[in-house]
Parts: sequence; structure tokens; C-alpha cells
Amino acid sequence: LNVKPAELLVLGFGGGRVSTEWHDLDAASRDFGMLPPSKAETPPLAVVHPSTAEDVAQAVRTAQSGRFPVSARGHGHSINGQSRAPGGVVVEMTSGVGGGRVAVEEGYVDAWGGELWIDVLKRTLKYGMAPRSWTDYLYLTVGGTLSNAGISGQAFHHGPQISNVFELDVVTGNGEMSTCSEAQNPDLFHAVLGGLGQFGIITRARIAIEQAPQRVRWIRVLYYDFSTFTADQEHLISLHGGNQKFDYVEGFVIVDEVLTNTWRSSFFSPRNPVKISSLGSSDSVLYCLEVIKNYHESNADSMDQEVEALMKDLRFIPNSVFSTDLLYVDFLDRVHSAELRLRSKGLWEVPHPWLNLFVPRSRIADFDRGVFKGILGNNTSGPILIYPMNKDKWDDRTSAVTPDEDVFYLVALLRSALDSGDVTQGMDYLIDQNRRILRFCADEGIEVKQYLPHYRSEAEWAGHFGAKWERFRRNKMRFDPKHILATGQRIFEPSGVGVHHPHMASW
Ligand SMILES: Cc1cc2nc3c(=O)[nH]c(=O)nc-3n(C[C@H](O)[C@H](O)[C@H](O)COP(=O)(O)OP(=O)(O)OC[C@H]3O[C@@H](n4cnc5c(N)ncnc54)[C@H](O)[C@@H]3O)c2cc1C
Repeated sequence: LNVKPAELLVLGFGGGRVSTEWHDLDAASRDFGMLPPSKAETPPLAVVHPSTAEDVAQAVRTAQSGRFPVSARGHGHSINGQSRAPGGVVVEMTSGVGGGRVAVEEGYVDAWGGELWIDVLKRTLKYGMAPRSWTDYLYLTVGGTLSNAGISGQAFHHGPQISNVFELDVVTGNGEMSTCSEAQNPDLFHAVLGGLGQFGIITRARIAIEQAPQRVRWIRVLYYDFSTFTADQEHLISLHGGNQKFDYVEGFVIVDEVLTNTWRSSFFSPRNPVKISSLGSSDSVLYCLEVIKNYHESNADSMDQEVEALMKDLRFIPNSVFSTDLLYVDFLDRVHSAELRLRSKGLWEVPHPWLNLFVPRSRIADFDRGVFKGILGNNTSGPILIYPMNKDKWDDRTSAVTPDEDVFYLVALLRSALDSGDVTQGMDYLIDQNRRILRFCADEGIEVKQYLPHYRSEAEWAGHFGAKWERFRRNKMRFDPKHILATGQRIFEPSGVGVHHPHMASW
């Protein structure tokens, strides 16, 4: 078929507003990673701004009949071009469906797939309700995080966001609009959750909600010793079944001398920087446990008692307790204030060679020795998060992949590359460091799984998915047989889609 996607779409085969304006194409090619695309990668040929799910379906049907790639783009907060559609069409999910994009009902909220989580939160709070499982940052879309997993410090108890969804509306790669859930089209439902955009575009998600707490008590404590730190984290996540527990458990590694110089550290007062040396540590690495307790003002006294009881069992450095108290919404939206601060200094729109790994519990101490105390040296270039999760809160029927142990850790190296003249802060150095970390894990037999994975060959993807690969492949044949969806993930070779077509390559 010798017609360009943009022509087909403009001719009226596609739905929504279609743009071939340079600034739209350029914006749709960018992502948070800001890493250079490979030389062979062509820009998209058109951007669709859908108003409704039917518009999305029409765009996919047009792509299917024209055999060109089509990718949903959430907020473009991927790192490695996952939301790009080289030589195809990008469906900008954040546009459209003005007004009625979030509807709150008893026990759930229905949200448009391109809705930002911050807007879902604001809407549900009007009813005194809120979703229960989060990401640390809320300027991400519902469809974007559900295509990965969506994790934060609540996951040990509630599971990832993909464990907190009742129903989805999906436009499959066949151009069909389907509603799916545990009971209805369960294969599609489970395939799409954590499915990296490979099987369909999520246009609506029905998300579990709970009564929103008013406030949170937010506490950080420090550790010298890694095994004491992880033992305390694991103890806290083992309390997930009962009432006597924290509502959020995370942690991070502090490699730099001063605790105030990353975007996670606003908590420690910049006017009164805490120096590692002032804590009497001879080690250059410290670990910070971060927990919160949700509460209503009327229950502040019992909250205090519960917090005290929980803290009594922990073995942190005496006198290293930092505590604050704030509105629930301000806690959930905490990274946005850091974003505004970094933006004002020109430090937000910089390359982000991030690496996110799930590390099995049995090997986390080896990872600490080899990576935090080894490969990283004393240069982290950004926050390093580390917190454990319970595997039984993840549904193995979804496409998401986790290590094969009851408890595994997220380790997130959230680095920003700077053009400061210091090579160790530069992009090439950090990308190489990521490779060294992955090689170290492979050499030591530490069976990590990448979160927000990035691979280039089908063989590597097969290794990533392991026992789930065959099902993943079968689902692809069933729901997107022409391999037109989310080609920016580079999982499946396009089966004769336009990306290899000569007129597109030369566009
Ligand atoms: C500052 C920051 C903080 C973050 N914090 C966390 C965190 O705490 N926890 C966490 O889990 N993740 C976190 N992330 C990662 C985030 O979950 C991913 O980047 C995710 O892709 C969501 O981003 P997005 O909505 O911009 O999606 P995009 O980057 O636009 O898209 C990601 C992938 O999903 C596909 N996709 C997008 N929308 C849809 C849809 N409606 N239907 C089907 N497929 C779709 C795209 O085609 C693409 O393949 C963070 C990212 C940043 C930049």
C-alpha cells in the first residue's frame, strides 16, 4: 500500500484531530529520557489527538489497513523511546474526552486511559476517596503506568497499580473495542496489564478506591548497616495483613556526603544540611528507611501510639529520626514540588539514563556490595530508591515480570546526566555504568528483572519474560497479529508494517 499514514488519516479513515505539524511530530518524538534515538529511527508521520475511544479505534483500524505502526503516548515519561512510533502514528492519549474523563462511583473510579494520576486524585478527593496504590510521581498517565505495573511504597500491601484494576476498555491491534475484566475477556485483561502497550490501547480503566486519609505522618530514619536496614524493611512489609502497619514503606541509598543534594531530599532541611560524617559514620554509604502512617485528624492520638509501637521494633541509628506531618495530597504529590525546583534551575529537562531493577531478596546483599559500595563509587547522579515488595500481591496472570522469590526489591537508579565537564556526570559514563551493573548481575548470577524494561532483540525479550514469553507471543498473535502497536518498545519485528517501507524511511 503506497499511501502515507498521514494521508490515510487526513482522508478521514482515522479519528480525532490529525496533525502533521512539525512541532507536534517533534513533541511526540521526545520523552523524559532525552537519550539520543538510534540513527535508523525515523520520526512519526502523524499525531492523532483523539476525542473519544472511537477515535482511537478508528486510528488503529486505519493503521491496520495501512500496515503502519501506531503507539499510544501517555505523558511521554518513558526513558528509551517506548512511546515513540517511528514511521507511524502517535496517538496522544492526554488529549480528548474533555470534561467527563473521570467518574467516581462506589468502590471505584472510571478514568480515561490518557488521564494523569494527579487529576484522578483531585477528582476522587472531591468525594473523600482516593485510589489506594500509587506511583511516586503523579504526572504519569493511567494507561502508561498500567502498561508497566505502577509501583510505590504502598505496593507491599495493596500490590502494584495493575493489581488494583477491576475493568478496562481496550482497543486491540485488530481495531476492536473490548471491555475486559477477570470475568469478561480475561485473557485480554491480563495480557494488557503490564503488557507494554503490545496488545491494545487502554481507553478506560476502572480503578479501586478507598476512603482518603486526611493526613500522613512521614518518617525517615538512617542505617549504617545494610543487612539491618533490609531486615527492618522486610519486617515492615511482612505486616501487610494486619492493621498495625505503616501504609507506605520505601527507602533510599545515600552515597554522597551531604543529604540535601538530590530531588528526594527536600525533607532534610537545606538550611540545616545533615552530613553523614556528623552521624559518626566511617562508611561512605548510608541507608534511609522511609515510612508513612495515614490518619484522620480525629484519630491523631491513636496514630501516634501506633507509630511509636512500630518504631520500637526498628534498629536504626539512634538520633537519626526525621519526621514531618502533612496533608495526604501533598505527600502523594511530593515529587512535583521537586520537579518545579529542578525546572527552575534547568535541571529537569536533561538526559535521564535511568535503570530500574527488581532484585531477588536472596541476592540483595550481593547487589549492595557490588553496586552501591562498588560500581557506583561515590557518584550517584540522582536518587537511588530501594524497597521490598511481596510477590503474592502481584497477579502472575498479568504480563508483568518479577523475580521468582516471595520478596524482591525495587532498585531505582534515577540519574540525571549533566554537561558539567566532569565525565563521571555525563551521559556516556552513566549509560556505561548501567551496562556494568547489568553485566555484574549476569556474571554473579543475580537474576534481576528490569522494570520499565529496555532490550533491543527478540532473544533478549524472550529472556526477560522467561516462562511468560510463550504466552506473551501468543497474545501478540491474537490481539495484534500485524505487530503495529507500541513498536517503540522494540519487542516484535514489524510484520511488513510501514516502518520498513521505502517511502517512509526516506520521509
Ligand atoms: C519522574 C518520574 C517518576 C516516576 N515514578 C514512577 C514510580 O514511582 N513508579 C512507577 O511504577 N513508575 C514510575 N515512573 C515510570 C512511569 O511509570 C513510566 O514512565 C510509564 O511509562 C508512565 O509514563 P507515561 O504515562 O508518560 O507513559 P508513556 O511513556 O507515554 O508510555 C509508556 C508505554 O506505555 C504505552 N502506553 C501509553 N499509554 C497507553 C495506553 N493508554 N494504553 C496502552 N499503552 C499505552 C506506550 O505506547 C509506551 O509503550 C516514573 C517516571 C518518571 C519520569
